[in-house]
Amino acid sequence: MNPPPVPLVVLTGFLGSGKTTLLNRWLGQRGDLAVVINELGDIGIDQDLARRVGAPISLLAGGCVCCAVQGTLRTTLRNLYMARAGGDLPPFSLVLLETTGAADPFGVTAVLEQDAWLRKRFRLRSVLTTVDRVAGQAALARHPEALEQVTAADVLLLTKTDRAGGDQSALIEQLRRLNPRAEVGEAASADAGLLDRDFPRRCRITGALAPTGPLAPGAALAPAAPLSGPGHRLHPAGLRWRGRIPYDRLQEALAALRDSAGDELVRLKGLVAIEKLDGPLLIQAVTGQPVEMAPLPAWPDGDDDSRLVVIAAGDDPDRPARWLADWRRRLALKEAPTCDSSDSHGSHE
Ligand SMILES: Nc1nc2c(ncn2[C@@H]2O[C@H](COP(=O)(O)OP(=O)(O)OP(=O)(O)O)[C@@H](O)[C@H]2O)c(=O)[nH]1
Repeated sequence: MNPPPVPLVVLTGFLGSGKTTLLNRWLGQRGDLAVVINELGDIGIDQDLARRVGAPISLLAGGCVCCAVQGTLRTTLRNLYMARAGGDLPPFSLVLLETTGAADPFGVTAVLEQDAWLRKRFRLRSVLTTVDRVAGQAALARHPEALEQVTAADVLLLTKTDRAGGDQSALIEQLRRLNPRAEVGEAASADAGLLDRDFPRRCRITGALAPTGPLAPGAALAPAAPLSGPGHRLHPAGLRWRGRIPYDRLQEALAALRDSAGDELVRLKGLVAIEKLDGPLLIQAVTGQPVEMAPLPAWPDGDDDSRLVVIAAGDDPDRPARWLADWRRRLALKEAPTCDSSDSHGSHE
C-alpha cells in the first residue's frame, strides 16, 4: 500500500507582505517542515534569511512557480519526496511552499492537480495569504497579483499590525468581500499549528469570488483572466558585487534610487558588505514604508558577495536593470562573476 500523501501548504502574499518573517517564526516552532522558497529574480535572498534550524530548504529562483518555474517545482517536489523515501532527508511531515510575492497561487495548485505522480504523493492542505495591514489596500488597488492571492486563500493573515494606526476596518471589509470563504486573522497570533489544519479544496472561479457589493474606495475588480507568464507586470533585477562600501554612501545611493524610482519600486532587498562590519547589512524596503536595515552576524553559507534585488511595477521590464546600472555607477562597484565559482567567495578587501 502507498504511504499517505505528504500535505503541502502554500504560503503566499504580495511582495514584502511578511511571508518570510512568518515562515521564520514557524520554523522556530516546529522541526518537521521541508521548505521550498520561490524567488522572482535569479538572485535568491530569502533562503539566506530563512532561519537555519536544520529544515531542508530548496530554492526555486528565476521566476514564479505559477508560470516560469512550474517545471522546476515539479522536479523539486519529486526530489524532496524521493530523498525522504530513501532516508536522505529527515522524515518531514509537511512541505511549506513560500511563493514569490507576484505569484498566482492557482498556478501553483494547478501543478499539483495536473501531475499524476505528484497528485498521488502530495496533497494540497491549505493556501495561507499574508496581507500587509499598512500597504494592503494600495496593493489590492494596484496589483492584480495581490487580488489573486487574496481570492485563493483559505486563511488571510494580517501582518504589520504593530505598525498600522487608525481604523483598519475598511481593509478587513474589502478582504471579506473579495473572499467571503476565507478566515481572517492576525499573523502575529497564528502559530505553526495552523499548518496542520485541512481546508476543503475548491476550483478556481475567477469573478465568482469578486466583490458583489459596492467596492471600498481605491479597491479594484478581480481580473477577468488568469494571471500567468507574460501577464506579470512586476519585473525583478539583481546585482552582485565585490568590495565593501561606506555606510553613508550606501544611504546616499538608497535615497537616490528611491527618489528616481518612486512608487514603481515595489520591493528592494539586499545583503551589503559595509566598511567596518564583519557580517552583511541586510536592507529591505517596501513601497511607502521606511527602509529597514539590520546588521547580520555572518554571511550566509560563506557567500560574501554583496547582492541587491529590486522589483519594479509597470510596463517597462528593463527599468529595474537601469536602476541597478545607475547604482553600480554611483557606487563605482566591481561586479561579481555571475557563475558560482569558488574564487568569487573569498573575503572582502
Ligand atoms: N513592523 C513589522 N514589520 C514586518 C512585519 N512582518 C514583516 N515585516 C517587515 O516587512 C518587510 C518584508 O517582510 P518579509 O517577511 O521579507 O516579506 P515577504 O512577503 O517575505 O517579502 P517578499 O518575499 O520579498 O515578497 C521586512 O522588512 C520585514 O522586517 C510585521 O509584522 N511588523
